Amino acid sequence: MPGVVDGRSRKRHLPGVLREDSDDELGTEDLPWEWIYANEPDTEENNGRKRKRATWQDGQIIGARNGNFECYLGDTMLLKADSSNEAWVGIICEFQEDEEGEMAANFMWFSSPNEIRSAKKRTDYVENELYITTSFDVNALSTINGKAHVMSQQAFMNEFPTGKVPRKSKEYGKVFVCRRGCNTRTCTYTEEFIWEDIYHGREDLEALQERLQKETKATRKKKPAKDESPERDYKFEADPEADGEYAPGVYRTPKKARIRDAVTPSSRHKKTGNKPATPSSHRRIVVKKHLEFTPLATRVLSPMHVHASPYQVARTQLHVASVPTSLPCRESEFSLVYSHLEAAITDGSGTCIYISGTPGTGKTATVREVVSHLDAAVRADELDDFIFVEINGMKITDPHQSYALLWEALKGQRVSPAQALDLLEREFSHPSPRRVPCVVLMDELDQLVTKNQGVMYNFFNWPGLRHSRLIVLAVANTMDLPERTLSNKISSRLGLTRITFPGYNHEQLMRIVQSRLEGVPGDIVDPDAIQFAARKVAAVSGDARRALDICRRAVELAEADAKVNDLSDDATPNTPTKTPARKKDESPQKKKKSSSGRVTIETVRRAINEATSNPLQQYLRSLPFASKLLLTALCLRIQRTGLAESTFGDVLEEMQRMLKLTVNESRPLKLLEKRATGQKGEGADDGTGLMITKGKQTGQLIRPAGLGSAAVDLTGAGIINLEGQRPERPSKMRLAVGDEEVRLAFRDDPEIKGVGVML
Ligand SMILES: Nc1ncnc2c1ncn2[C@@H]1O[C@H](COP(=O)(O)OP(=O)(O)OP(=O)(O)O)[C@@H](O)[C@H]1O
Repeated sequence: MPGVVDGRSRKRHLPGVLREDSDDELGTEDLPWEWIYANEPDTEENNGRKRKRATWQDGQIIGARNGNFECYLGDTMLLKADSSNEAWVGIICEFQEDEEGEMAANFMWFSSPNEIRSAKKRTDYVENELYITTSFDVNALSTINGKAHVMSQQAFMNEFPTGKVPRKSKEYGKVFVCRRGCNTRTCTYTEEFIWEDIYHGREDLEALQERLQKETKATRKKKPAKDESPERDYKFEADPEADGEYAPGVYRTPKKARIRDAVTPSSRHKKTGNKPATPSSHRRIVVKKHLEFTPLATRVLSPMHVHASPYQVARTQLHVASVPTSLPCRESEFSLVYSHLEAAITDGSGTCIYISGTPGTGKTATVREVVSHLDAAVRADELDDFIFVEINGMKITDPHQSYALLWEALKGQRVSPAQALDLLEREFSHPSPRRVPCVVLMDELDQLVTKNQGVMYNFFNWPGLRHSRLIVLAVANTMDLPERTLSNKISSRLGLTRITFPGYNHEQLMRIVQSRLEGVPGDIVDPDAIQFAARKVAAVSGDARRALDICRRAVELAEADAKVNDLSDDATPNTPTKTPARKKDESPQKKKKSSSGRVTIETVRRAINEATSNPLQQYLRSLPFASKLLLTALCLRIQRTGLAESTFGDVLEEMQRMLKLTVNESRPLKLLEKRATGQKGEGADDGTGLMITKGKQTGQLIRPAGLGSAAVDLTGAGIINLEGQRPERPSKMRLAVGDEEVRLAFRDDPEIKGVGVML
């Protein structure tokens, strides 16, 4: 049976106990199981039982037999785990057929202390100790490996005075101590009990369940306070020195992220009694433990921050790598993602949420914020525990590594991608006791899309499997990536929940930048300057990252001005004076001095110019027309498909579409023709390497030529990656620079503007 390790002769390892397999009980032959019914003719084996258990009704399945091995309702069994080295212990509560029609039983599980992930787990456990839990699961009888013997500590010590079961004993690996019950989701325990007093067999099952329910907490979920909102009154501060340290495929927040009290909480921010959720300082892959947070009490201001100038503080807070205090303009998206995740974690169900939006619209930031809040809820005992793992398509070289990363997050084991896939398939399609929900953030999903779309399909499909408890948050730039890559039929079957993040308008970008500047002393940034930057960015993209970058650069420029000022005039104060506060009698020269050192519209203009005149921008602008056309077509292709990788042939087709559209829409085709032909007549080359011929009958442009050499040149310059030495139609092709760089460079290019609909 899939999902069950069938190696009966293999040695297994119980948590804390190395044990031989139970071949002695089940034998080495693979005999079929058969039911034992209550009205079965008396046999030597069941006779006594039948008489003792008068409550059994005729025809009821009371046990199962495998050769000479028999087990009955209420018996405590050893089971084989499918993927790990552990064996499980559970009490048979009911016999039944499972979903696949296999003979199975519903087990009430024991849990070993090792399996309890919560920070609140007890530390006073003894060797071989198990807790009886409130978790049930149906498992096939073929997973039964023998019988377990559970007893009180006293009984155990009487039988094994050394406190250990001798290795040579037949009981080795089969004897356990139980003195408490535990709800493993809420990590709450019952009072200590004597096992022999509370459990003798099947007739005590109900009372045992009642005791567990009464004495442990079933769920942690509490309704969040009404005024709870994603905006809170605390700030995070990334240590710039710690920047840039990333593990492949896995996002890592800056190493020494710290928190400090908000300096000026905005009037909208109401203080709630709740402890703020904070992003992890080492949130890499969290393997069976809590996201790691620095406790509030130990969060300190860095000495750098205390002595920092207003410019330094502003630069740090505007940095895209710093975790913002709040996410203005994303309140509804936050609530949507939060409520979906919270519900899935509480119900123990799987779900897949597909989040799309253009770059810099706060998708990743919002998801991380939600996860931080959920983790805080876990720690405040309001939510059941969960595992979180982040897989970033940009940071793994092969999409199949996602499988290995997920498996590592679930089990803490490193295996190859192929092994991981196999293990995950088994894990999610079979019941298992005590599975903690796992939240997976799949960022930059388009990068993970392989040729056969297997990786994306699996991650979308697994949440729907009954036993997976997998919650996938897939983040991509295009809305219809699933439909494009998986077909409409499959993607509608998957039942994804979709959330779209719209681009920010200039007012929203202003609020975002302003919120990042909250608490910066010295009033060094003109509100007009922020508005100017926000308008410029919103006109092109609605990308918060770009707005923040421009404003940060403007602060750097103002800081440099202030330094020059300081050198030329020692009397100039370190913190620049606010422009309107100038004295009336100041000379024009003085006026100039006091405004330099302050971020004004002019400073922002300089920052924007710089951003558009870096060497890459200059290079892109100076490219021959053929190269520009090819890059434009590649960008359009990426934009349309949402996939980073295309083939040379795909890009040529995209160009055809683009040029036809230009003709149909009477775009400045004249200019294009003129540029292509140099007005020397049809089909002439103007020296750019591009030749455009007209279709004889239609008069439409159908065959741009000279693009092969453009592709080779662009590859040589590191602007694109192209498979193979020479471009063939199937050669794979992708951008090696950001598409926004290309967009920015060609935005005002009169020729490209005519053909590139995106620009
Ligand atoms: N509403 C917001 N408030 C404050 N900062 C924001 C907001 N939205 C985005 N940002 C900041 O903008 C930057 C980009 O955001 P983020 O990475 O979340 O965007 P994204 O939509 O995931 O982009 P991409 O698709 O390129 O990955 C980050 O520094 C983030 O903190």
